[in-house]
Amino acid sequence: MQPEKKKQRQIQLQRLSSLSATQKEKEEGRLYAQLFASQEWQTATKIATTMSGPVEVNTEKIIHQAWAEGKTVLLPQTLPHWQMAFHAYTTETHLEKSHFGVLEPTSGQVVAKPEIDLILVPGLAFTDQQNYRLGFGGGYYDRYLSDYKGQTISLVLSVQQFSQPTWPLESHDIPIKKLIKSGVRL
Ligand SMILES: Nc1nc2c(c(=O)[nH]1)N(C=O)[C@@H](CNc1ccc(C(=O)N[C@@H](CCC(=O)O)C(=O)O)cc1)CN2
Ligand SMILES: Nc1ncnc2c1ncn2[C@@H]1O[C@H](COP(=O)(O)OP(=O)(O)OP(=O)(O)O)[C@@H](O)[C@H]1O
Repeated sequence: MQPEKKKQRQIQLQRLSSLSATQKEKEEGRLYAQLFASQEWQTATKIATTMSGPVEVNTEKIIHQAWAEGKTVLLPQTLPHWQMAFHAYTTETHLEKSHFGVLEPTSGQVVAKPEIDLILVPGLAFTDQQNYRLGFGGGYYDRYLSDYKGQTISLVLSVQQFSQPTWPLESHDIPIKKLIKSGVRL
C-alpha cells in the first residue's frame, strides 16, 4: 500500500468528518440539484450508487429521486478479489453490513455492466485537472470501471476538491467522466 495515499486518505477522512452538518447539507443540496438536472441523469434508466457512509455525500435522496422518476437503482456488493456486483435495489432487497461498514445487497437481480447507464462513483478526493479520484483504498471502482463504457459522475464536496492530485497517480487510475462540484471552493 502506498504510504502517501494512506496519509492522504486519513487527512481527507479527518476533513470530511470536520465538516459541519449544516455546511454538508447545504453543499449536498447543490450537488443533488445539478445531478438531477444533468443530461446523464435524465437519460439514464439504470443508475448505480452506494449506501453512503457518514462522511460521504448522503445518497438517500438520490435513491428516492431515482425511484420517483421510475429509474432502477443499483447498489454494489463487494466480492472476493476486489470485484463488485451491482444488484437492483428495491424495498424487498436484503441488505447486510459489509466489512467496509456500509450496507450492501445480498439478494436481488445482478445487473450486467453494459446495462448500467450511469455510475455515481464514491471517493475521498477529486482533481479539477483530469478528474482523478482518491478512493477508500480497495481498488474496487478502478477495477470495475476499467472496461465500463457508460457514464460516470462523482459528487464533490468542497473539502474533496483539489486542483491537482496531492497523492501519487497510478496507471490503473480511471478518471471520472464528469465531476459535479458544490461550488464552494476552500
Ligand atoms: N458507500 C460506499 N460503498 C462502497 C464503497 C465506497 O467507497 N462507499 N466502495 C468503494 O470502493 C466499495 C467498498 N470499498 C472498500 C474500500 C476499502 C476497503 C478496505 O478493506 N480497506 C482497507 C484499508 C485500505 C487503506 O487505507 O490502507 C481496510 O479497511 O483494511 C474495503 C472496502 C463498495 N461500497
Ligand atoms: N485495475 C486494477 N488492476 C489491478 N489492481 C488494481 C487495479 N486498480 C486498483 N488496483 C490495486 O488495488 C489497490 C487499491 O487501489 P487504489 O489505491 O487505487 O484504490 P482506490 O481507487 O483508492 O479505491 P476504490 O476504487 O475502492 O475506491 C492497489 O493495491 C492497486 O494497485
